[in-house]
Amino acid sequence: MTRPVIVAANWKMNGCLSLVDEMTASLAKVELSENTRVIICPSFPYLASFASKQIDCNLNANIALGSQNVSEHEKGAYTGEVSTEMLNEVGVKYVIVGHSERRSLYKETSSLVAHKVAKVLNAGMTPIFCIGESEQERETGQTNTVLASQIQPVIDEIGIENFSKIVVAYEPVWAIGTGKTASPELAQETHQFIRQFIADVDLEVAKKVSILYGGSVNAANCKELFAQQDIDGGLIGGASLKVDEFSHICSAV
Ligand SMILES: O=C(CO)COP(=O)(O)O
Repeated sequence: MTRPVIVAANWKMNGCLSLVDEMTASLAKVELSENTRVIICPSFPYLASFASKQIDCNLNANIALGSQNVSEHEKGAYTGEVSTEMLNEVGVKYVIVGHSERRSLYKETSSLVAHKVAKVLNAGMTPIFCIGESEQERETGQTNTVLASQIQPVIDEIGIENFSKIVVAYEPVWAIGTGKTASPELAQETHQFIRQFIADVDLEVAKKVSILYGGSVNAANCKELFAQQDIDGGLIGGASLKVDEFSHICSAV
């Protein structure tokens, strides 16, 4: 089973209009291999600009727009929130759901995250569903239990038959923004656990689902990480804000 290589950029609360211009201009020149998919997730105010630049720069159809979050509600009196319908309208195809920063800083629970995953799927977009353990959880041997407790509510909410329609992003919290990347061997071992956990429910779904690694991915380490059997690309923070480095990652994998 050949799964695509997905390179997703999570700009977090960084970037500006000129970064949208520079990134789209640079991506327009990048030679992507046929099997590569690129997803750029800027902050809400830049989504529409990115979408119009996609057209102006005639970007490769394998470069898509993503959002970093979405409301679990349909519409109405939810000041400051953004709905799936609004994201759809501006051309968003992917939505990051349950990033560890949303879970820890904004107290998003695994059940809320599962609800959002379903909402995104029902709206015809692809959730990038994030999971990961803290440093303390890894050190005390709880990694697999934590990951299972994050994945199971999503299986329960959407049904295993829909699980291959989502993208999973494994991001160990201790590797995010710290420069402490998981070694390729450790990342592979954890990805293998995630795929096996899904395979125990449905082998075919497990073979199809894309599982990305995130946490201090950069131009120097991406190739070795993405070459691992169960690693299907990356969710990239800091390095995705550097136009040359990010473009290099997209063309190198
Ligand atoms: O959180 C991340 C992507 O969602 C990873 O961030 P860094 O690549 O900056 O470690």
